Amino acid sequence: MSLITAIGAAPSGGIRYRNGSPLRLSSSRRSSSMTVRMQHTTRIQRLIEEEGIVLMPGCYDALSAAIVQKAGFSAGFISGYALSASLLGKPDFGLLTPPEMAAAARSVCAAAPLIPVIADADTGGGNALNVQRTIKDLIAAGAAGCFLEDQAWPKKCGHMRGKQVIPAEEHAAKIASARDAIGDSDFFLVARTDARATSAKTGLSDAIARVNLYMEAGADACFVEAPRDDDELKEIGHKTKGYRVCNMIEGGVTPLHTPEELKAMGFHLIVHPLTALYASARALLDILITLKKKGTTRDDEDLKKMATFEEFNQLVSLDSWFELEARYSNLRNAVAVKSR
Ligand SMILES: C[C@@](O)(CC(=O)O)C(=O)O
Ligand SMILES: [Mg+2]
Repeated sequence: MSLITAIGAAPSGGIRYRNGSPLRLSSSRRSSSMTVRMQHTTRIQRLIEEEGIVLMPGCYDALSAAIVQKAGFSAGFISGYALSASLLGKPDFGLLTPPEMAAAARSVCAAAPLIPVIADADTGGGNALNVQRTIKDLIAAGAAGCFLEDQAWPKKCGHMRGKQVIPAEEHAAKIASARDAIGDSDFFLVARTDARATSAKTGLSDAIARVNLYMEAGADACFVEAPRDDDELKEIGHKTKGYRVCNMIEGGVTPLHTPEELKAMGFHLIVHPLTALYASARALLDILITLKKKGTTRDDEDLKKMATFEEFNQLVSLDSWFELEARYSNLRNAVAVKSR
């Protein structure tokens, strides 16, 4: 199939071709006589090249993003599942909208400015045209990339039952449209398929064929959602093109693995989308049930379950705000003395 604007992505961030011909770049980015040049690598590509495999925990608001950065991770992911839970108190059932994700991306990226953050664009908010607005909003919010999946709307979490996918060609066109919207921006496009779940017999081979088509359409990485076992993980690692994403959901259908194990199977980016959400839900449940029962948290065993006043203030860099406050109040005093 010759896609309208098919761009073959090279795993090492190398040369891209459009319609099988060398990609022409705008004059400002083209060197003297060249019509082909190295594509500028994105922050995410550079991380993958440096680290071999990148582990990205999910976050869902500014605080959880700041904690991901503080914990030393080199990248983060804004999970649609987790944002739907934290913002709406609802399941990952197609209820979250792209503007809500873009708004979250803005505060998440501001709260974790030292690391690139990939956002979950779900199905992109509609057709190939809606995808362009969604992508541009995420770029404006500071996101370093997104996942774009081929589920039919309303979508569901990839590890839930009852999913449906749109025709592969339709999603390939959405990927090509996303690539056009990205233009020269530093933005990493992950094409996801949920086709594995559509048939026990042919689901995996269909999913592999789909992501390879999406790679031709211009994605930087592929993501076959919800493989069932290690044989399937290995098959994906062998048969798909480009960078590969693997999703580790506690309690999901895919066995959990370490980065080293997944790297050996051919993966480059691992997302742990729900670890922070599930851990905080558990912690909140435990301590609030205790508070309800006892009416107080003054016992040591309960205090140990919480961050201390000091620890929390450090987490939100309280000292730097005191410093700023002092600086401007000194300045105000100096101006007042001068103008007397
Ligand atoms: C990764 C995910 O899309 C969950 C999923 O569908 O597996 C998310 O929203 O975190
Ligand atoms: Mg999602």
